Amino acid sequence: MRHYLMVSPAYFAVEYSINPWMDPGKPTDTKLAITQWEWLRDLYVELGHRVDLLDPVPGLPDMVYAANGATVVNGRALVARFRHRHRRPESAAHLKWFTEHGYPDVQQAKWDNEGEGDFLVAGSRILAGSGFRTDPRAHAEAAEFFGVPVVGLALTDPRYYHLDTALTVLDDDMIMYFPDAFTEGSRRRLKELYPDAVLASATDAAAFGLNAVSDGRHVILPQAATGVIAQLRERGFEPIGADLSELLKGGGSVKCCTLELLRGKA
Ligand SMILES: NC(=[NH2+])NCCC[C@H](N)C(=O)O
Repeated sequence: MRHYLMVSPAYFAVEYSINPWMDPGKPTDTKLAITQWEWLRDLYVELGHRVDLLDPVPGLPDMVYAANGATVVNGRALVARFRHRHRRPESAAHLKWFTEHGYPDVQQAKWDNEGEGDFLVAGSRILAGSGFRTDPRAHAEAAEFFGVPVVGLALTDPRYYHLDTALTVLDDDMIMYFPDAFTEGSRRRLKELYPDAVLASATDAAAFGLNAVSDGRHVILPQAATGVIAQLRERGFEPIGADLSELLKGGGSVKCCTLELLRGKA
């Protein structure tokens, strides 16, 4: 069973632009966003996982991307510090939630880090992105707070501004990623650590195919990412296609909406 935290898109809209996918001139449909998000929430429950909810806050339209609010490893919660002022107030809501829900070790981060947007737990290590949102100094802060080795990975393409838009952890030892989103040094590192990784095409990456959630068996990802869906099936995973078209307008999909609190055997 996995344990996730989600935030309803009740106040979702694209009111500013802090990534290349966001166009405030394009209309959004909050009702449809809610329907699509409820489908994802219900799917997790059907798969046997637990979903907790954090109340959305009016005036914080990006709060639906719950993954960015914190990173949780072994019950310790490091609350994000957002790069852009528009999202900074989300931290207070996460800090309050973790404190009220009995997490004994909750810390507000000192350096900019956007939670599980850039910190992805992979077995006994954390893969950590930088380049657009998370300050590389936050990597050392996380290593110290969690007592877990952190592997820094540098992102280069503004469309893939968070690690979770370019890389998915499939299980403790397996990942999938889009190599072109990384610097050459980081690509080399990934190849060394994961020689058998699933590699995504530019088309799948642009469909947000790497913004996926895996419970070790099922992989929930945008249905348009047909290339990786086929590869995952060949590897014995069970891909489940999602339609979160409204949330794509804010530059996020499945993983962005899902903050993982506890990893257990699926
Ligand atoms: N985990 C993610 N990649 N979340 C997506 C965040 C989207 C949000 N509009 C932002 O730019 O911050």
